[in-house]
Amino acid sequence: MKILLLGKNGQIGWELQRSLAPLGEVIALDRHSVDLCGDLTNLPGLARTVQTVRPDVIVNAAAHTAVDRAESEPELARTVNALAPGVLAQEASKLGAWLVHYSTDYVFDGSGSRPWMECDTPAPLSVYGMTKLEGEQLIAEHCQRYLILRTSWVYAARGGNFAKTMLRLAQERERLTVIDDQWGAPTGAELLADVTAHAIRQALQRPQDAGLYHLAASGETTWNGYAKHVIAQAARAQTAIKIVANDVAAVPTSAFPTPARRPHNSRLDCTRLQTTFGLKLPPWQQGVDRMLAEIL
Ligand SMILES: NC(=O)C1=CN([C@@H]2O[C@H](COP(=O)(O)OP(=O)(O)OC[C@H]3O[C@@H](n4cnc5c(N)ncnc54)[C@H](OP(=O)(O)O)[C@@H]3O)[C@@H](O)[C@H]2O)C=CC1
Ligand SMILES: Cc1cn([C@H]2C[C@H](O)[C@@H](COP(=O)(O)OP(=O)(O)O[C@H]3O[C@@H](C)C(=O)[C@@H](O)[C@H]3O)O2)c(=O)[nH]c1=O
Ligand SMILES: [Mg+2]
Repeated sequence: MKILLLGKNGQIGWELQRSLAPLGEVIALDRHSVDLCGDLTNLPGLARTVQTVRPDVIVNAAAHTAVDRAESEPELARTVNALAPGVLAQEASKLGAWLVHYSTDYVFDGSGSRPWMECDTPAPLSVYGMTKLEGEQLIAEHCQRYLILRTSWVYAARGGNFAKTMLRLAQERERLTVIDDQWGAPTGAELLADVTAHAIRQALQRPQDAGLYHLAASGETTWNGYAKHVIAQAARAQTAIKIVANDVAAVPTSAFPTPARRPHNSRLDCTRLQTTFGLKLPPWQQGVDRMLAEIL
C-alpha cells in the first residue's frame, strides 16, 4: 500500500510518519519538497503530485493553523485549508483512493455547554474556522472515501503549542493571565496519529465507515486549567520557572482580546468514533503528562 502524507513536519504530520510506517510505503512531503510538490498553495502542483504518486491513501496533515494571523490573510488561509483539500478530494476520487483529513472544534460557535456532535450545525467565528469548514464541505462534495477527524487543542513534544507557550512565559514572567471560560480537551498528536492509523486499517476493509468523526482526548478543562496543570507538572519536575500554578490568573475572554474570536464551548462528543472503531479515548492529562515528561 502507498500512502501520500502532506504536512509531514507539523505536530500531527511528524507523528504520522511514525504511525503510518507499518501500513505501507509512506511518501511524506512538506511545502519545501523538491521532486514532488507538497505546497498546498500550488493547486495544480498538488494535483500532479497525486497523479504521479497514485497513492491508495492520502493523509493531509498540512494546514494554515495560525488562528489570529488568518484573520489578516484570509485568502491564503482559504487556499490552504479549503481549496487544497478540495483538490486532494477530486484527485483521490479519480483514483479511488482514501483521503484522511483533520478539522477543528473552531468550526463551531461555542454556544451552550453540551459536547458537540457530528450532526450539529457548524457556525465558525473565525477565518480559520470558516476555511476549515469549507475544506470539510469540499471533501464531502468531491469524494466518498474520506475520513475527516475533527479534533481540538493539539499539542506535541515537537512543534509549537499552548503548553510550550505557557512553559516559556513561566520562565520569563512572575504571573500569567489565562482565560477560564473557553472549554475543551487538549489532544496529543501521538494519540491522533495512532488513531488515524487504526482508522485507516479498518476503513480500507469497511468503506461504509467513511465520514466525519470527532476525535479528542476525554475529559474537559479550560485554557486556564490546562495552563495550571502544565505549570504544576513543571514545578514537580523541578524545571526552572518563576511561578507556581496559583500564579496563573483566571480571566474572562473579554479581558484577553485577540484578532480571532474563539468558541467558549469546544467540547467534542467522540462517541461515534469510539463506537465505530472500537476505541476508548484516554483522559487528556495522560498525554499531556507524557509530553511534558519528554520535554522537561
Ligand atoms: N493545532 C491545533 O490545535 C489543531 C489542529 N487541527 C488540525 O490538525 C491538522 C494538523 O495540525 P497541527 O499538526 O497541529 O498543525 P501544525 O501547525 O503543527 O502543522 C501544520 C503544517 O502545515 C504546514 N503548512 C502550512 N502551510 C502549508 C502549505 N502552503 N503547504 C504545505 N504545508 C503547509 C506547516 O508547514 P510550515 O511549518 O512550513 O508552515 C506545518 O508543518 C490541521 O488540519 C489543523 O487544522 C485541529 C484542531 C486543533
Ligand atoms: C498565550 C495566551 C493565550 N491565552 C488564550 C487565548 C486563546 O483563547 C487561548 C489559546 O491560545 P492559542 O493561541 O495558544 O490557541 P489557538 O491558536 O487558538 O489554538 C487553536 O489552534 C487551532 C489550530 C485549533 O484548531 C484549535 O483547536 C486550537 O487548538 O488561550 C491566554 O488567555 N493567555 C495567554 O497568555
Ligand atoms: Mg495557535
